[in-house]
Amino acid sequence: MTAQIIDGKAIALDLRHSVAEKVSQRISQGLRPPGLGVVLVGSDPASNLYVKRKREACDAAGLHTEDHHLPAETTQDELNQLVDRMNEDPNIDGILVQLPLPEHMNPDEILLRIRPDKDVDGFHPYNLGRLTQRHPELRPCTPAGIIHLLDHIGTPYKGQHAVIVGASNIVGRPLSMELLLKGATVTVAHRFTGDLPRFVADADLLIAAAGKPGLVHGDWVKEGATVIDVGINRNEEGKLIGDVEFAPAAERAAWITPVPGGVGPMTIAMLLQNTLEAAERHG
Ligand SMILES: Nc1nc2c(c(=O)[nH]1)N[C@@H](CN(C=O)c1ccc(C(=O)N[C@@H](CCC(=O)O)C(=O)O)cc1)CN2
Repeated sequence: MTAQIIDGKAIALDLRHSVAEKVSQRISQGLRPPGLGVVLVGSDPASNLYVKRKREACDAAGLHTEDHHLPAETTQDELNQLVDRMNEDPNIDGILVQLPLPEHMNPDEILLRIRPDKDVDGFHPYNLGRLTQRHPELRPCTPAGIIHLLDHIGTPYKGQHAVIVGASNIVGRPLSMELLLKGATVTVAHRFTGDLPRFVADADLLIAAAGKPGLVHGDWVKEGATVIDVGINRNEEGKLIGDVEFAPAAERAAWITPVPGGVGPMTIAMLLQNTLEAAERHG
C-alpha cells in the first residue's frame, strides 16, 4: 500500500477561508471583528515564527489582533496584570499566551488566570473539564485540528484502535478525550510504555506526538493505518522531520500527514476558529 497524503496546509487554508467569510458577515451585520490578544515572552525563534504565522493568519481573516511582545525578564506579576487587563477588555475575545514561557514563570498560573470564555487555546481546566465531560466548548487547537483532518478523510472512529504516542498537556492528553468522544478505543503510550512497537503495530489510527525525531519506525506501522505525525523536529541538516520515519511508514499506511504541511497549519487555523467562536458567544 502507498499512503495518500493528508494535505494539512490546504485543509487549514479552507478552514481559514470559512472563518474569514463568517468574520466578514459579522462586520456586515454591524458587529465588531473578533479580537485576539497575542502574548509572546522572550525570543525563542520557533515561538517567534509561530506567533508571526498566527498574526498573519488573523490579519488575512479580518480578525483584530493586539500584540504584546515582552522581554524574557518580564515578571509573573507583570504577565498576570496584562492577562487581567485583557480579561476585562471588551474588544478582546481570545487570549493567546505562546508556550513555552521562560523558566522563571509558572505557565499553570497564567493559564488558570485567562478567563475560560477567552481561553482560545483551550488549556484552562474549565475547558479541559468540559471536553472530558463530553460537552466541549473551547477545544485545544492541535487536537481539534487533528480531528478536523481525520473527519476530512472520513475516518470511521468507532471500532478503531487509536494509539497516541506522547501524553503532553497540549496534544496527547486532550486528544485522547477527543478520540474517545468520537467513539475510538484509545491507548496513550508514553515514556514509561514498555513495548512501543507492539502498540504501534496494533494502531488503526496512529498519532505520534512525542517530539522525538524518527521515534516511530516505519516498519512498525500497521498496513492500512492512518498516521498523524505531530512532531516538528530539525535533523542535522536543519530539515524539518516528524516523529515517524515518513517513507517506510507511507509504504504501509493508507493515509499519512507530512511534516511540514500536516498538523502544524491546522493548529493555527483552529486558533482562528476558536477566536471566532469566542466572539460569537460574546456577541
Ligand atoms: N499557546 C500555545 N503555545 C503552543 C502551542 C499552542 O497550540 N498554543 N502549540 C505549539 C506550537 N504551535 C503553536 O503555537 C505551532 C507549531 C507548529 C506550527 C506550524 O505551522 N508548523 C509548520 C512548520 C513550521 C516551521 O517551518 O518550523 C508545519 O508543521 O507545517 C504552528 C503552530 C507549542 N506552543
